[in-house]
Amino acid sequence: MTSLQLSAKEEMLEKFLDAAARGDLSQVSTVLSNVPSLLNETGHSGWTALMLAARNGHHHVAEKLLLLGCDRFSVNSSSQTAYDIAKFWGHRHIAGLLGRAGLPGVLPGVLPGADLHPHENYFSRETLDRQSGKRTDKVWLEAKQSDSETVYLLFSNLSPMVRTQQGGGSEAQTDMKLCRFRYEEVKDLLLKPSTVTIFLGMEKTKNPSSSSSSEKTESLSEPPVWFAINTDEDAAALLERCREKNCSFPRSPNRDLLKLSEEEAGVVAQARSVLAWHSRYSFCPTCGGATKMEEGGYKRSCLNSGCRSLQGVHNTCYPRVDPVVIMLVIHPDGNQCLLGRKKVFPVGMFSCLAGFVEPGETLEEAVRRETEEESGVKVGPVQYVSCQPWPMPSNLMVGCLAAAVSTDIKVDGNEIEEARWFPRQQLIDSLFRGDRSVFVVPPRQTIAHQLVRHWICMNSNL
Ligand SMILES: NC(=O)c1ccc[n+]([C@@H]2O[C@H](COP(=O)([O-])OP(=O)(O)OC[C@H]3O[C@@H](n4cnc5c(N)ncnc54)[C@H](O)[C@@H]3O)[C@@H](O)[C@H]2O)c1
Ligand SMILES: [Mg+2]
Ligand SMILES: [Mg+2]
Ligand SMILES: [Mg+2]
Ligand SMILES: [Zn+2]
Repeated sequence: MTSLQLSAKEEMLEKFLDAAARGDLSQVSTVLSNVPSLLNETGHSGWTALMLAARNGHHHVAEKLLLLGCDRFSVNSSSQTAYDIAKFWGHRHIAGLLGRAGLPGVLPGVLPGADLHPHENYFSRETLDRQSGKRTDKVWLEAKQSDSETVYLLFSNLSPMVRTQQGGGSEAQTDMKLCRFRYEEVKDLLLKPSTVTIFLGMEKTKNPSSSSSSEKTESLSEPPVWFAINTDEDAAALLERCREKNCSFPRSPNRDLLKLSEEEAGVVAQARSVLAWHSRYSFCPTCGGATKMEEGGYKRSCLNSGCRSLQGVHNTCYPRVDPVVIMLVIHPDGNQCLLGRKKVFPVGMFSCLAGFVEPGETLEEAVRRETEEESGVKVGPVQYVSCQPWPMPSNLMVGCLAAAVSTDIKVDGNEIEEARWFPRQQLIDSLFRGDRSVFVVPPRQTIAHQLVRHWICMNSNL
């Protein structure tokens, strides 16, 4: 290319970028139809046309550029995407456009997992109204157990019965749904002493009942309630009870339960944790005596009348939850974060560091202690982001951002085999461009993934 041709192209590029910055859609379209290669080019400023349209709030130009397949993930010299820029300048309609889960024919959105609400994590959706006040109402609970509208979920070895379906789309995308049973189909199981039955709650009403209905019809039309039962019956025989095909009890909850919808995952988080508690606390932790289940499955009381656990309130009588801090540690330069690898992780996977909160410790202290134990990095300020129930068996993952005050890495070599600082751009490539060449982060259903995504989408450089 001669210098004359080069400068002609450069001139064309500046004209094109100027049109995008001014919101001149017709000029943008004309230039691109003549020289399509300009679509993702950057000018003197290091900004693409999409970034300039995002900066100046030109929605129609941004939309056109996206439809033509421009790269929405490229970054300027401050590592800002067009999405960051639109968000910073308050052009929410453009940020929404750039964050959307995909326009026809273009790349997936900058925010994968857009089916989750902001700050909501997988396993955290409250699909049912827990109706905890009803747990002590034995008469009501018994009546609901035999109600023909009641929904039962069946668990074997703490795994729910599910139906798997091959998704309609490309590749083997599986769609997993909980198998739902009626009273008549499980009433024999309910009578067995080894069966554990938990009251999960009542379906939430979509439309609050209309004022015209009388009190009587309102109580008759109460939404269905749900129970979960765990049984030690033979799993193959249990599967035969189901009217549907392709049913199973998934063997690997850590992996398989992530295929449920957000709604069903929320119910499973509740059911599995409570059932797991019963399976581990069959005897009284205070005296070792036999216990009985009460309050719809939310309490176990010792049958030994002399037991100390019957005097006052004892946490051993109620389902346990173990808090775990999980943190994305940010480098003092603000542009890198610390991820580590456990030996058991699949090849190439790196994730946030995490650890159990110890007795007498604040969340902030747990973040500092676990980070230093596992990576040698010292942490200063800690900020809470969001949390996630993790029913394997009953953790509450408390997600935080943590600011590092030192940078040297020295892994413990026991729990964590490798830890590294990853530049923001590498995370963008891995998460949003599907580049698996350097490393992969855990799937979107994990809070580790959501913390990384949260940090990427923050205007960390503005
Ligand atoms: N959802 C996610 O994104 C995500 C990510 C990472 C970890 N997790 C979960 O968090 C849990 C804790 O993380 P970690 O393994 O890094 O913790 P960790 O760093 O504290 O180390 C785990 C070890 O701590 C000990 N320990 C202390 N208290 C414990 C308790 N209450 N229960 C069990 N073990 C206890 C055990 O020896 C265990 O092997 C994991 O088991 C995992 O299930 C979830
Ligand atoms: Mg850990
Ligand atoms: Mg640890
Ligand atoms: Mg620990
Ligand atoms: Zn006891």
